[in-house]
Amino acid sequence: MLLSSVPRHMLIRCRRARSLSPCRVLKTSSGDATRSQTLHDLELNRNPIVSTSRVSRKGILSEDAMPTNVSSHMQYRHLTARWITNLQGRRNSWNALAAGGRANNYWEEESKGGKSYFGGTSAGVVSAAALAYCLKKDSDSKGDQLLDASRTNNAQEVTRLLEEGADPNCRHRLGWTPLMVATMNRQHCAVKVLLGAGADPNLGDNFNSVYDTSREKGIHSLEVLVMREDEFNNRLSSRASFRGCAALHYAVLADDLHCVRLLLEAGANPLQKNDMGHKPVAYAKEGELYTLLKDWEGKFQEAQRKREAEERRRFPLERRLREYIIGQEGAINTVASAIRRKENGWYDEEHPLVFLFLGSSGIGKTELAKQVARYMHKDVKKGFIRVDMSEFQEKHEVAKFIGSPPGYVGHEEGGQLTKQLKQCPNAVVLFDEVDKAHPDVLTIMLQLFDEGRLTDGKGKTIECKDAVFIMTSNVASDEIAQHALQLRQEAQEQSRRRMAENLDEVQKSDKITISKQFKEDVIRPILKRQFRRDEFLGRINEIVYFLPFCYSELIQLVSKELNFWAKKAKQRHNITLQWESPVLDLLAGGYNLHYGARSIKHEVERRVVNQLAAAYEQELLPKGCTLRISVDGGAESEGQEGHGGPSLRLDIVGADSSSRKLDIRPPLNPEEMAYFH
Ligand SMILES: Nc1ncnc2c1ncn2[C@@H]1O[C@H](COP(=O)(O)OP(=O)(O)OP(=O)(O)O)[C@@H](O)[C@H]1O
Repeated sequence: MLLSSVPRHMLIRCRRARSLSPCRVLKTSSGDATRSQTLHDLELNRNPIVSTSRVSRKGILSEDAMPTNVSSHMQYRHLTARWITNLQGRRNSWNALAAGGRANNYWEEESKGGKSYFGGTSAGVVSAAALAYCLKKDSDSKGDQLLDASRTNNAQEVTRLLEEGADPNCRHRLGWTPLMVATMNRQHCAVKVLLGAGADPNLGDNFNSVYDTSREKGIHSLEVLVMREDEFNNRLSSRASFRGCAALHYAVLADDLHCVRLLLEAGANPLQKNDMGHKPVAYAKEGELYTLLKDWEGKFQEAQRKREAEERRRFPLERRLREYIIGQEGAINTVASAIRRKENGWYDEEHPLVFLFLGSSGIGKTELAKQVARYMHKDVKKGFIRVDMSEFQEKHEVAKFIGSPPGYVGHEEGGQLTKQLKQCPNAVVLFDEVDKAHPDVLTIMLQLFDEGRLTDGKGKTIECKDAVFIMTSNVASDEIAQHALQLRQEAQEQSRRRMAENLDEVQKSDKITISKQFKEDVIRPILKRQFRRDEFLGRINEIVYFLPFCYSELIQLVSKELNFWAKKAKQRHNITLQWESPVLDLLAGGYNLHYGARSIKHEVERRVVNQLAAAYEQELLPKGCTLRISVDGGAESEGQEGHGGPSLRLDIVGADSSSRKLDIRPPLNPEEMAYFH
């Protein structure tokens, strides 16, 4: 009955011809397999991208997008029941809304006066509104209105909404932005207004394929499909993934030269790849649009190169690395100089860059490699490959490295290194504990360093001349440490004096350089013995020495660690943590040459964090309190830390600066955890 009061055009809209409208789904589920197959074929063919796109044929719309063992008939059949339940749910909420309206006398005729508040027409309007509400539950926010106006090229409405504070970069709940909608629908006026209001042309779509988005969001796939077709565009395939597509990808898919120009002029990046790894040009047909994109790619690359060079001048790599790495000045300078040579074209492009990082455990070898990768690949995960060479100690494990040849177990899996290098041939590759690798693995690495390419078990060659290879080893670490300690003895004395005077000067102190003679007379023979071949050592561009931390660096490491926990205390428990400088001294005393910075981390956890956790458990820490850590030399503190020497105590500091010592009850036996001592 209520349906009869819904205006006809609303119903038509709801039921308009769509591949998977409710009626159609119900029909296909009736068992007519031929018809559902036809629907499937239609689905593939009706999309213009199928016939025009250069890439989509191969990738986006490959048959893989749909599980081959499930026919569309079966799929729709499976969806039908859920669709009906969904529809029923919508009807119910619509009825409830209508009933609510009735209860409030919004459209009931007034029996007494014989007058109608709204009459039949009004009831129809409200019912229609209810239906629209049920179908587009979230459409009343400014963002949704903006998305809608962008799709329909209502520039006036777009302007009004933006002026009223709508975010030009807002997203539909399935992931796209107003600019993407406008470009895909060739709505030039809306595109101009949005770009003028600061819409970012380089944002990527969060929408995956219909089925994947449905899974991710927990929404019925038909609902996702309907939303994508209604609220984005109905010309795109439901099977293809669009994640990472920027407005420029959509403008190219829409074959809209004018819009492509608008976007490029507004700063759209023609080199930006979507999650399938395709740049916009990959979707362009040969012709003017293709040439335009190619031209802009060149221009953009040049501008990007200039920007990066400028950035490097302003904020050199050494400075960036020092933000994360304490000390290790020599290592930072050596690595940064080599990277600079590479970035500026002053290197042998036939060979990749190869480093050997030497030094004891926990002093920043891995950390430096990670930071180099982060610098070169801007946080991209694929840009850092880590291979633990202790997994390749046996001859037969070579196969794990590059993949087994045909006919051998694991041939299909591919090799650990080759698989990852294929994904990012210019990655920073860390070969951890290279001295543990079998000589046959070293032979493969030599080929890799020498030729800048690697052939995997399947016979496929990966060119990786642009990669950076970093090997780490603890070989000769004792000799390096002893030598450094010797050189440092005097400098340390000086540093201690400076520390007492001025903490700020810590960073500049204690610079020592490993002598050339030591490298030639001591280190080289050890390396030769270990790797047994001169040509392997000859292919290493730089041997980088990591030295044990000096006193001032230890103080910085302790500060860094305490700051880390202070931040956590604030974030998790709203507790402010303060400490006095003797605390740094005491904790730095926990340094163990064999464990490096890890021993400092452990010392802070053992002596500070354990106490904090116990105090918290015993409910001694009021919310929002300030805690001060200080050194307590008194014998009464022995019970807490059990050293007999100076220990750390925790005081609660009041608003009037008064303090009260926390009485943390045992059991707290740090000795049990003191495996570093
Ligand atoms: N120089 C340093 N500056 C700041 N943090 C450091 C430094 N050295 C080590 N660390 C920290 O100590 C931990 C271990 O460091 P890293 O993994 O770099 O050690 P490593 O030298 O590679 O040792 P290993 O040979 O045992 O792998 C990391 O959490 C790292 O952040």
